[in-house]
Amino acid sequence: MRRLEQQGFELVQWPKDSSMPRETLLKDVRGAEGIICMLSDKIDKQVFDAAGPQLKVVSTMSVGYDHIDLRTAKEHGVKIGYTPDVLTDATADLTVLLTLAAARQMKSGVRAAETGEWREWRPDWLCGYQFKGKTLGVVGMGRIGQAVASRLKAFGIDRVIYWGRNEKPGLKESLNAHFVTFDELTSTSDFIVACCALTPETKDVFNYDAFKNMKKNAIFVNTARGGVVDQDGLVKALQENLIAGAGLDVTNPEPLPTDHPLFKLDNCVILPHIGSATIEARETMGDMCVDNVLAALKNESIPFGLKY
Ligand SMILES: O=CC(=O)O
Repeated sequence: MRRLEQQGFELVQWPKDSSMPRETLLKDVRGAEGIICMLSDKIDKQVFDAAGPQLKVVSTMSVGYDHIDLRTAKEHGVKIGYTPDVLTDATADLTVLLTLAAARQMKSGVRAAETGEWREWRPDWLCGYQFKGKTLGVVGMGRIGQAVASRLKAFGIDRVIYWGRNEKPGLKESLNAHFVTFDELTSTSDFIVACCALTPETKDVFNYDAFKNMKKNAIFVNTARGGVVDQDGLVKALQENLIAGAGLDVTNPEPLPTDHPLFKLDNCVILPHIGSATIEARETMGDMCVDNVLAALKNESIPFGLKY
């Protein structure tokens, strides 16, 4: 706010600690030259039309941009700014946290400690899985997927495989990571992490059949987008113990209603979409958003822009 105000811009803001209601967004966006938005704001044709032809830039405080209608942005000649790289470490750390939490039954353990279910030490109580000698499957081997793989290798992961749009050059050398089919990834991995963008190819890719194809000891972790999982399929797979557990930082919808069946499952740990929530990442993301807006309003090319 300070940086934009110092430049003399008129700021129209939603003052509350919540998303701007849709009607307010459609009203307040009128005449704007730049929009700073969050991943929870749907920036679709209606918003572009409501804003008007002077709109130069939409700057999202996120690395994901599935909430923005890129085709309409292109038609309107609007630049799109986002915040890649700076949240890679934070999100990879949280992915590891969820993988460990799901693999080591953390939800049941915390509850037991807090509620008196914790009795004496028992040799077979709350046993989970360790990483040594295991296979990690990454769906979406971009910046975050690679950072997760290198972290989990330090925990003893032996084989890294990945699936995505294409094989990535250099990953065999840097991470000894191998490009495989989705079917091979789901059927042979012990830990499966989703770090991909939500696209038509990845929507609902983790459905009941995919979970059924996984090993019984598989741990599934999603820090990408809720939309890559068919959630009913995941509930069924966890209820039927087709896989050992899941860790989710993203769901569909968000927030997930507190009476959702996923919350009732001991083998599912859920966090409220906090992958990039470190002070360091969020401060830098905020600055990048402003850098993008300032450049666009000066008709310069934006420093963190999407090429689309
Ligand atoms: O999900 C978080 C982001 O896209 O930045």
